[in-house]
Amino acid sequence: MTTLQFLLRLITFRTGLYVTNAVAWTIIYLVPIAPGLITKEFFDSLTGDDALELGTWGIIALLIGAAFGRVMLIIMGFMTDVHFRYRMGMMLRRNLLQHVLKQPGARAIPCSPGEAISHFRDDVDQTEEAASWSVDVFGLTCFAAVASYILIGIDAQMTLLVFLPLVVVVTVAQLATSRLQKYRAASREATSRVTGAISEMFGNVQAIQVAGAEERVIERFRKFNDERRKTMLKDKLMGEALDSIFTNSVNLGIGIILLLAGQKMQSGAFTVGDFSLFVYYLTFVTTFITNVGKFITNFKQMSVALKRLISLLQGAPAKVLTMKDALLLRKGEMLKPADAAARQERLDTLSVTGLTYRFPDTGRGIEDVHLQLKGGSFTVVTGTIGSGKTTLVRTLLGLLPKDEGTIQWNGKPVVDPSTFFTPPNSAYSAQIPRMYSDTLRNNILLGQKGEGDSLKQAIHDAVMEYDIEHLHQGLETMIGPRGVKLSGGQMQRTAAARMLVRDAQLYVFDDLSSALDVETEQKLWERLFESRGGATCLVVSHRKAALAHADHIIVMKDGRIEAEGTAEELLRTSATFQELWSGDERTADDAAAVGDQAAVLQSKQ
Ligand SMILES: Nc1ncnc2c1ncn2[C@@H]1O[C@H](COP(=O)(O)OP(=O)(O)OP(=O)(O)O)[C@@H](O)[C@H]1O
Repeated sequence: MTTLQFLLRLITFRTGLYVTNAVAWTIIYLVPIAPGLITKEFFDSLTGDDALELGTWGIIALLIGAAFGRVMLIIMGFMTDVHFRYRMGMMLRRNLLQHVLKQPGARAIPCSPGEAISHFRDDVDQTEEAASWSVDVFGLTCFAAVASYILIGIDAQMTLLVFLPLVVVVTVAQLATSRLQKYRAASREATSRVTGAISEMFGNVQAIQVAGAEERVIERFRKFNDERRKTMLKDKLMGEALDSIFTNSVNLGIGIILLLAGQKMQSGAFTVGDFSLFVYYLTFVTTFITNVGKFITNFKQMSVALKRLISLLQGAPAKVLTMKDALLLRKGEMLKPADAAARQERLDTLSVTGLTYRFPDTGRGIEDVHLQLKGGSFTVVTGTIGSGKTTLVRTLLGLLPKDEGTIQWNGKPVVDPSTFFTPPNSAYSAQIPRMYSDTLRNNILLGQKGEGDSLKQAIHDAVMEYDIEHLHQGLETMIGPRGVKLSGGQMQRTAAARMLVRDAQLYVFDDLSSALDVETEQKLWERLFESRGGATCLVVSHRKAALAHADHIIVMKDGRIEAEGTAEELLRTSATFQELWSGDERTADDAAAVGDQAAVLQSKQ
């Protein structure tokens, strides 16, 4: 999409509003035509050349009336401009946000959150700016057309000199285009890097302190700031230099007119009123010329903003930015029609065939995974570090976009896993839980209504009751970035409670228990087994407490399923499983649990 096409699509987003805004500002810019003529009349009346004979007070009253009318129109003009500008900005931000939310979780944005904020803020602002200036240029062009018609009627040669600077401005702006774009792109990029570095530093305070990396981090931040200073200076200097060329070329024109007018007035070909009219219109012609220059500058800068906004789309067509759709955030609204039908069905079998996902940068991931989960079963995915366990569950749930493979819910293909695998179909707790700056209650509920007994039950199942008793404000304790920091285990159990408070047919746990002690983990699985009813569980874990409960175990190696079966079968047949099992056995903490797990295993036989 070219910048001009982008601008036209923005204008037609609310054509009515744009036209209203353009009409309002065109009238505002045309109004000064009247006081110019009135002023000419006033001066001509002093020399006896006036045509209308309104008298001094009549002329003053007309001037005041015209000024008052213009003030009222400007107030209205600002109202239409604000409406147009902010609606357009809102549409762009909404479409970007919608696109980001539709992307699979792990692919949401291609840059750091700080850089994304800079795209959402600065690039959208820049776009608003250019579209808004187009209205001014249209209004001022109308003024220039009417004014030049009147002025040519008085003196064609002088009129030419008034408009000559316009040619200079347009030529200079065109010549400076590529340089201006280059400087603007560099300054925006540098600003993004600074914003990104700030968000990284705030997000990793502890890691920086622990690694004693304060000085290096500050040095890196200083380097980014230095680069930003240099690029911003170039960008600003270029902008200001162009502005000064625009303004001074106009001043030059004024000087020439003054010299010429003096001679013509002496010869009597030019009245004092004509002179006042030229001088009066010159102020507005100056504004016209400067604003045409500003619009050209803004338009060029908008093309940089457009490129950066498109980068957030990660390959999606640019027209996504200017779509007129409503923002569909509720899960029901986002579901594909085919998925909506399957969503009502109780889970009998979940089949995965040939599921493949390779990370574009490393080529690693999962390859040709086949698996089947029976409704009500408890399946554990295990394997060595980096074998693809997390990638498998994330691809299954649509958090990563599968390269190949099909997923079937009761034999029906799931069209869009990312919207399908949400409550009430499925609930998921990630390996690294995210906490928000809010109360513990709100972190668990995340907006879920009608908490009632389900919250109590979820807290109990997640073995959280003891922790809540010891938090000074219980469930109302503020946690997350601005509240009490929870331990790794508490965070994992909060994430488990968040998942369990949602009614779902399939619960997916990604390494939920890695930060739990054996006793707590044991309790968690036992409670889950007591209360989960017919729910199906898919659990990533290498801990015996989970493996011992499993109906079915999948052993991953190098992105593929290496073996599967029950713990007992795998202990006999899979060397990888034996290693994982004995590796867990070797940990001192687990020593006590081994007996329990063996007992569980025996009781299952
Ligand atoms: N964001 C990523 N970009 C590129 N490669 C990745 C990314 N995440 C994981 N990988 C690679 O994909 C492979 C599978 O990783 P994955 O996280 O699924 O393994 P895992 O079995 O869950 O590991 P762990 O037990 O450490 O959680 C690994 O080789 C890893 O290096």
